Amino acid sequence: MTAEQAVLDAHYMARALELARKGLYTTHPNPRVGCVIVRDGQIVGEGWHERTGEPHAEPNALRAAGEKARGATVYVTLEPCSHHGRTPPCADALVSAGVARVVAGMQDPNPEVAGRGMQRLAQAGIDIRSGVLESQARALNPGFLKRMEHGLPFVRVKLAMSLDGRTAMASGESQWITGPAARAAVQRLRAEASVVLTGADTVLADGARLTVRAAELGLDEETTALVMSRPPLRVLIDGRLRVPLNAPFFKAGPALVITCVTPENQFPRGPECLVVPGVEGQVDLRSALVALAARGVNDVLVEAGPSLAGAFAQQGLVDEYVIFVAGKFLGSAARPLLDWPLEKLADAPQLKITDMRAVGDDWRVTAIPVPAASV
Ligand SMILES: Nc1nc(O)c(N)c(N[C@@H]2O[C@H](COP(=O)(O)O)[C@@H](O)[C@H]2O)n1
Ligand SMILES: [Zn+2]
Repeated sequence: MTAEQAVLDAHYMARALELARKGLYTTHPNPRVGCVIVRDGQIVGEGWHERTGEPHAEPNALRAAGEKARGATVYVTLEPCSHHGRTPPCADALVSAGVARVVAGMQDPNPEVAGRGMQRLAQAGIDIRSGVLESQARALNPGFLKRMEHGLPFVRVKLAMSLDGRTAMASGESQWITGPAARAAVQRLRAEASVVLTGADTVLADGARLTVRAAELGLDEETTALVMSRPPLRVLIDGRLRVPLNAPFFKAGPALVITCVTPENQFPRGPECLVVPGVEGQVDLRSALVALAARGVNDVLVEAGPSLAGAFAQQGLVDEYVIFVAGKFLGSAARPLLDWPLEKLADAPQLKITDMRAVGDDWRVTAIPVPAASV
C-alpha cells in the first residue's frame, strides 16, 4: 500500500468515526458505527447506525450510494457483521453490492463475528484492510467492547467536589456545588449511558430521581429528541429494600431495583427487582454488573454517595472517574468524596489523569485507575 493510500484511508476513516458519533446516545446495546463509501475520490454514500433493530451503518451507506457502490471502497469503523442478528449480515450486503475494497477501524469483538466478517469479504475477492485509526474506533465504544471482551459493562463514576475534596456539607446539603455548565455536562453523561445507577442512601437522603432533563442537556433540538427517545434505565442498588415505593425516584419513571433479599420480600407490585448475591444486606456489586451486562447493558454511570461510590472504587470495578471540581472550600466537617479509609501512602490507589478541561466556572477531571502491577 502506498503512503498516499494510507493517508486517504485515515482521512475517510476519520469521517466514518464522525458519523458513528451521531449514535452516541441511541445505539446501545449495539455499538456506535459509521460508514463512508468512496468511488473515484468522491464520497458517494454515508451512513451510521442509529438504534438497535434498525439497519446497521453499512446498509444505510449502501442505500445512499446506490449503484455507485459497485467498485467502490467502503470505510467502516467496525468490522462488518457476518451473522443474522436482528438484521441480516452486512458482509453479504457489501458482497452483493459489488464493492472492491473494505477498510475497517477494528475487528468486531462480538463472538458471533470476531473476524468472520472480514473473512467473508476476502473469500468473495474483496480487498480488505483492518486497524485504521483503531484506537479512535475503540474509544467510540468502551461499553460495547468491555461487555463483549469481559462480560461486564464499562463503569464510569461521576463525582462533584469542592477544591478541598468535599461533596456535601455535614447536613447533606449539596445543591449546588457546581454551576449550570457542569450540571448540563452531567445530564449528557446520563444520556450517553445505558444505565444510571445509584444507591438507597442517595435516593432516601436527596430525593434523587436521576432522570435526563431535556431542558438541561444543552443540545440542539434534533439531538435532544434523539436522547429523549431512549432515556437510560435508572437502577437502584438497595440491598435491604429500604426505599419506599412512593419515593420520587420510582415516581419518575421505569426503574430496576437490584437487591439481595429473598424474592418473597420483594415489592409485590412495583418496579422490576433483580436479586443477586449479597452479604448482610450489601449487594455484591460485581454480580450486579454481571447481571446488567447479561441484559445487554454497555455503559453504567454511577452517581452515588461516598459509601456506594467508595465500594465500587475499592472493589476495582471502576473504569473511569469523571470528577467535577468547583472553586469552593466546604471545610473539614463536610463529607468526603469516597468512603475509603487508607492508612499508608503506599496503599493509595494510583490514577492517571487523562483529561482536564474547564466547564463553565468549574473543571472536569477524567481519571482512570492504574493497575497496581504497573505502578
Ligand atoms: N459493522 C457493524 N455495523 C453496525 O452498524 C452495527 N450495528 C454492528 N453491530 C454488530 O452486530 C451486532 C448486532 O446485530 P443486530 O443489530 O442484532 O443485527 C452487534 O453486537 C455488533 O456485533 N456492526
Ligand atoms: Zn451489520
